[in-house]
Amino acid sequence: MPAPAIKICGVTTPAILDAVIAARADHVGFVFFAKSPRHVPLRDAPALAARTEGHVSRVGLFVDADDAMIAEAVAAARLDVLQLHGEESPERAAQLRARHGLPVWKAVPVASAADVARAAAWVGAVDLILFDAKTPKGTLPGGMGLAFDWSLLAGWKARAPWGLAGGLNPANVAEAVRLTGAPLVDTSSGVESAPGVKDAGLVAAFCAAARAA
Ligand SMILES: O=C(O)c1ccccc1NCC(=O)[C@H](O)[C@H](O)COP(=O)(O)O
Repeated sequence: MPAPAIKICGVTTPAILDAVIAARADHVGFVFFAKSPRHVPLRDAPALAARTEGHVSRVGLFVDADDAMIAEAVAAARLDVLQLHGEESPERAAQLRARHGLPVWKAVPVASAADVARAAAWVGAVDLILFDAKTPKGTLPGGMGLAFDWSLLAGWKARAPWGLAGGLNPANVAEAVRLTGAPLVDTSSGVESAPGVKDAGLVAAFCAAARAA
């Protein structure tokens, strides 16, 4: 089985971006959602984007954002991918893909087999389906360090490119890849010392563990 692609989400500082690049991650996630402790203000995005050139793809994460917000972030961060993490519909995803000419990824919250089955609605509308843990009502829709029961993915017939997120960290990512065969793994709080504070050592350990799976 080839090593999974790796996405480190919620990067906000040049120092951690450099650590992500040094660890040879494939994708870096910039969160454009003001309620997140990992929110990247638009004014910070150009400098972060400039550091990534030729090293790692830039994924912009949005939660039910409007057209203007997404367009500003695409320009400021020179995004390569749009990741939708809210209640967006397949039609909205397809519209954004056409408007920006960028791949669109959709996070699908999972707590049951029915949630995994619902991912079928996204096949064709998006370029990658990211299975993530369903979070409690009233909390952030992601980045909570919660894992779901990975055995639920046994029913997923991989009819579209997909990835695994939710509670992944250096200690469990290898097992997660072995059990699910995930072609992409995504982490945020699993490589942090506190909410929103990434740790370069944990980023390196996560990437090494994912590749060794
Ligand atoms: O990271 C956030 O703060 C965030 C806020 C709102 C929506 C999504 C968010 N993160 C999404 C991610 O891509 C995370 O990597 C994914 O949910 C996994 O998070 P974690 O369980 O903390 O590894």
